[in-house]
Amino acid sequence: MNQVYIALGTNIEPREKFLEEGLHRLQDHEEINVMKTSSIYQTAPVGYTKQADFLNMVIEVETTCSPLELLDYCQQIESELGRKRTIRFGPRTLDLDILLYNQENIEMERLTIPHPRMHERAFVLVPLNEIAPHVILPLPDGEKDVTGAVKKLPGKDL
Ligand SMILES: Nc1nc2nc(S)n(CCO)c2c(=O)[nH]1
Repeated sequence: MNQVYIALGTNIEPREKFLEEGLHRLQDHEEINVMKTSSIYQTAPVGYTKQADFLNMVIEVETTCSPLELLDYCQQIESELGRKRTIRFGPRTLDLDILLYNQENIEMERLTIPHPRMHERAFVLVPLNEIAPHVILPLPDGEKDVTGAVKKLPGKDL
């Protein structure tokens, strides 16, 4: 069994519905069990800033999927929920980013784990720390600290 952390992000309405649907589709996979879910955070866009605020969260799953099988399924969910890759870093219905896969370092053409930008993204680190404060990230050499305003979205968790 593999322990995997996945970041979810959306900034196209209905944002909470896209998060919920992405979670449900992951849980519906017979080889994926959603074990923990963070709170939902409203976050200012980082990188391409001329777009709506995001809702972000991080989940822990247990899975027998390989990294690439999991990536394929995440991309299938993104596509089914209408992900259009028009503007790179632009608005999206739902992003599913694999952050960590056990404690493995994975370097493939389609997949790098730990996620190469996670250490500079407060919208990832804050929800990840909420559900997995024990996780230690290998910082790339010479990297600086995190960026981005993050505030917890009040109300129900998913
Ligand atoms: N706050 C915030 N900014 C972002 N910029 C990009 S690109 N993304 C998409 C990351 O996969 C986000 C995001 O999810 N949240």
